[in-house]
Order: sequence, then structure tokens, then C-alpha cells
Amino acid sequence: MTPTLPLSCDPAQPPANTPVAAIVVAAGKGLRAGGTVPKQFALWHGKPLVRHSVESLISAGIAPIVVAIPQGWETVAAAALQELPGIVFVHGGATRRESVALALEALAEDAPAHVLIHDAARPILPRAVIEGLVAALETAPGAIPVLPVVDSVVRGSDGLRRAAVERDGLYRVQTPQAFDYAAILAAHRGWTGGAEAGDDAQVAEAAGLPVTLVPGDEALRKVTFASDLETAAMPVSTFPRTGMGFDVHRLVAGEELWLCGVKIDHSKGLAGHSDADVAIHALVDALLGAIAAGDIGDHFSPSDPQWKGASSDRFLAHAAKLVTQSGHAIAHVDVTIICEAPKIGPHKAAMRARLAEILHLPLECVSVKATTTERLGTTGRGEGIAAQAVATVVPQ
Ligand SMILES: Nc1ccn([C@@H]2O[C@H](COP(=O)(O)OP(=O)(O)OP(=O)(O)O)[C@@H](O)[C@H]2O)c(=O)n1
Ligand SMILES: C[C@](O)(CO)[C@H](O)COP(=O)(O)O
Repeated sequence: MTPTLPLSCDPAQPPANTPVAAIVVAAGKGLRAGGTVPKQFALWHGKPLVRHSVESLISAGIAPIVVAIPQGWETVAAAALQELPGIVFVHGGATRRESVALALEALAEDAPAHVLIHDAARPILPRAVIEGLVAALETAPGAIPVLPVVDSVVRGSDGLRRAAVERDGLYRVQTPQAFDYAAILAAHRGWTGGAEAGDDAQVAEAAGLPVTLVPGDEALRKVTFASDLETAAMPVSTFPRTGMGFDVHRLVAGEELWLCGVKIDHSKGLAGHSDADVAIHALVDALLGAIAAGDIGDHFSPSDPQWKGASSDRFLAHAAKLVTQSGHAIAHVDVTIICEAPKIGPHKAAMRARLAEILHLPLECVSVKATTTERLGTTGRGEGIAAQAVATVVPQ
């Protein structure tokens, strides 16, 4: 049976008369994105698209959050936002503007002072943008996040360039858009511009409300086409991430010694299924850790014969590729080799250079250090060599 709307997703009722409420419009069909479900319910980085920005709003203390959903998608929407507090669902309309208007009406009984109106299709919602908008409402009835236009802009038709457009003073407009609640409700109620509006700022403008521009964020971009849902097109996070790796291999006679992709002359070498380059193995785990992609054994099983004697350079190149595919770039890596012998100092420059080459990084982004354990423990007794690594990746 279709649940009656509005309904609360959470048994606890949302707090009444909170200063800032939000509307998330998720009632579109997502026709341009295609797919088996409207894009706002598609899984992206392990969660339905709509859940990402709703969680960001909740963690910024915004409540209640009215989510406009399409008719017939009540169960899917409730599952997508399950266990989140302060959610109220309403059915949306035939256009985005109508969905916003219906959601605004749902807030009327316990009217908030301010409201943020956001597209479910913009999953990454940085806290700084929310804070900028809320701060702007102290002096204006409306505020929108914008980005400058950096490319040339032209008018064209029939595949031909027709005329240049002066880009000074042009901005790309994002959501959330923030308003004095009573003012934007009145603006929507008084809208005579037809079913659709470009955005809510246009509705505000028609009602004579001044709208302040605040800085938007590239990460706030909208999922419109199926390709936008690909990980590399849109990284999940706007934050840098750090991963840590650690590894130990036994030192034995008769093996080659490879460290950081460099072959070192020594009386013993490291034993292992691959070339046992312990430093690279620690670094691979650090990179995989930074993107939460498991560990080296998940990607290169020690029982898989194809990796017997394999050069660990391949493992590192693979981890770097996964970092890129996750929508991140490697910002910095730092490897520490722990052994009494051989002395690492004379090889450090070559090691850094080799790691930088494999990772396609500038030398200054690669650090190789060494230490001993003062003759204590496994490495101190020369039974093995250990390595640890830290890697930092940033969204591209
Ligand atoms: N009747 C509508 C139409 C759109 N939206 C919402 O408005 C946001 C921005 O719209 P858009 O990206 O154009 O989404 P769709 O209308 O779903 O996409 P399409 O035009 O490709 O069908 C989306 O979160 C969408 O769910 C809505 O709530 N109600
Ligand atoms: C509201 C909006 O996201 C602001 O940039 C945009 O206008 C939505 O446009 P669409 O044509 O509905 O994708």
C-alpha cells in the first residue's frame, strides 16, 4: 500500500521552528541519466545519491529536511533515507519548481526562519557552502552559491558559432539556494511565470527579493548524465584522505634484495611470493587504505601463481591507477624502511626517483626514510626488514 504523505522517516518528529530547514528535491525522472531507477535513488559510492547531501545537511544541524519524491517511489525513498532523523517526505510535482512549492507548503505549519533548497542530484555538499549561505541570510532574504565562468561563452545554432557572449558578470548557479522562508514561500505562491523556473532565485527575483551571491564549489556539481555517476567524474569526498601501510619480510641468503623498486647488493635478500619489496608493499597498502580499497592481498593473492617472483612495481602502478579511478590524485607518499643492514642512506635518492617514476609524481612528493630498532626485535636481529608508509590523496 502506498504510504500517506507527508510522513516522517524517523519515529521521532523533527524539531519544530528550527532556524534553518531544508528542502531536497528528488522528484525528477532522471531521463537524461537513464538507468532503471531515477538517478536520485541510484547507488553511488555505496549509497543512494539522495542520501549523500541529506547526510551533509543533517551533520550541519539542518532540520527538518523535507524531501520531495516522485509518486510511486515511496518505499524506495524511505529505504534510501532509512534511519536518518528529521526527514519528512512529500510528493513532488511535474516540474522542479512545483516540487519546491509543494515542499515549502509542507513546512508552513511549523515555519522555519530560513530554508535551504537543494537538488538531490548534487550529492557532494561541502559544509563551507552551507555556512556561507546561512551567514549571507543575516543581511539578505536570499543567497545562492555560484562559480565564475572560466571558458569562453558563445551563442551557436545549427552546429555553427554565431556570436561571442561577454562572460564578465556571468556565473554558474548551484544549489542549495537559501532564503528567508516566509519570503520564498510567498514568492512561490505568487509565481506567474509558468510551470518551470530556472531555479528558486528566479522565483525570488520575480517577487522582487534581492539575492546575494556566495562562493559555490566545483564539487557541488550536478549529476545530469549517466557518465556523471562514474566515480572518476565525481569524487565522493572534497577532503584529502590518508592511508597507512606496514609490511615485514624475512631476510634470507640466496634471494635478491629489492627495496622501493631498486635492486641493492647485499649478502641476503627478502623472501616472499613476489620480489618481496617490503617498502613497495607497505606503500601499496597505504594507497589502497587512502581510498578504502582493501589491501595488497585482496588485489594480488599470495597464493596466485601469476604473482610468483613478480616485480612489485606492477602492484604499485596498479594501486596508483585505482587511486586515479576513485577520482583522487596522489598528493604525497612517505616510506620508512626499518632495518640494521644494509645501510639505506646511499640508496635513498635512487629509491625516491624510482617511486616517483612509477607513481608519475614530482620528486618532492616522494619521501623515503630509514631507521633501525636499535638492534631490538626482528629487524634489530637482522631476521627481516620492515617498512611502513603513509599516502595522502586528494580529490581531483
Ligand atoms: N518534477 C521534478 C523535476 C526535478 N526535480 C529534482 O530537481 C533536481 C534537478 O533536476 P534535474 O537534474 O533536471 O533532474 P531530472 O528532472 O530528474 O532530470 P531529467 O531532466 O534528465 O529528467 C533533481 O534533484 C530532481 O530530482 C524534482 O524534484 N521534481
Ligand atoms: C536548479 C539548478 O540546479 C541550478 O543550477 C538548475 O537550474 C537545474 O537545472 P535542470 O535543467 O533542472 O537540470
